[in-house]
Amino acid sequence: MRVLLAQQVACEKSDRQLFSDINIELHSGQLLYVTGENGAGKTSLLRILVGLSQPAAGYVEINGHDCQKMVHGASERLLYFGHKQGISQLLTATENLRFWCQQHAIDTNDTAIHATLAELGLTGLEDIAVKNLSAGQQRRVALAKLWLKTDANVWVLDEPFTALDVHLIAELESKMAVFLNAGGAIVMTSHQALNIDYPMSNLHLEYSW
Ligand SMILES: Nc1ncnc2c1ncn2[C@@H]1O[C@H](COP(=O)(O)OP(=O)(O)OP(=O)(O)O)[C@@H](O)[C@H]1O
Repeated sequence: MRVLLAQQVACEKSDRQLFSDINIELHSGQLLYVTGENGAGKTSLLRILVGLSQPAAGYVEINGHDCQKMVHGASERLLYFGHKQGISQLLTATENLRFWCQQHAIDTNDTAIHATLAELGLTGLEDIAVKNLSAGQQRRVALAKLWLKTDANVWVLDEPFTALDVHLIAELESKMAVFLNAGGAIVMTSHQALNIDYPMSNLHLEYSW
């Protein structure tokens, strides 16, 4: 099943063309790894793919929905994990995830949220304002979304390993492998090599000025 289609996508920022004629067709169980040096346009591309930015040209759909017409860039079965974590600094981990689950119509409760936070090594930190957690711990709170949204069929992950320790990187890699083997599709970018035993395709963006 095709989950993502991008046709002749172009992006411009401040009169600079970052990329053009990007074509992607991603099916269930496929992994696309987007690479490129700083400023090449990886985040810009991912934001276009999930409908958070408009392309200068081209067309994108996820699960058959035109991404430019999706409310707040969200398709029901899409999970976007961006650079900015979408986590309020003032709320606790539990409050953040409770609110996020409500927004995404995820049927859960604090017990399940606490269990997920425990899986992510955050036992005892559930009810502390996120601003008082370390950078890696804050990242873990945001990553809990991947654990909680079990009905997603496509993950778009922008540098998911940033600030994570080696233990959690390995855990996330194995979570990704399980997701792919179950038919999920992933588009991701990272500056570090991905250590999973799974076939992937690569889209390399060249930095151009
Ligand atoms: N809103 C914006 N207005 C103007 N320029 C922007 C905007 N967003 C991004 N850019 C520029 O677009 C270019 C690509 O940025 P982008 O964040 O997509 O790169 P990236 O490949 O993800 O980089 P990195 O590896 O550093 O995360 C950069 O030169 C950046 O300055």
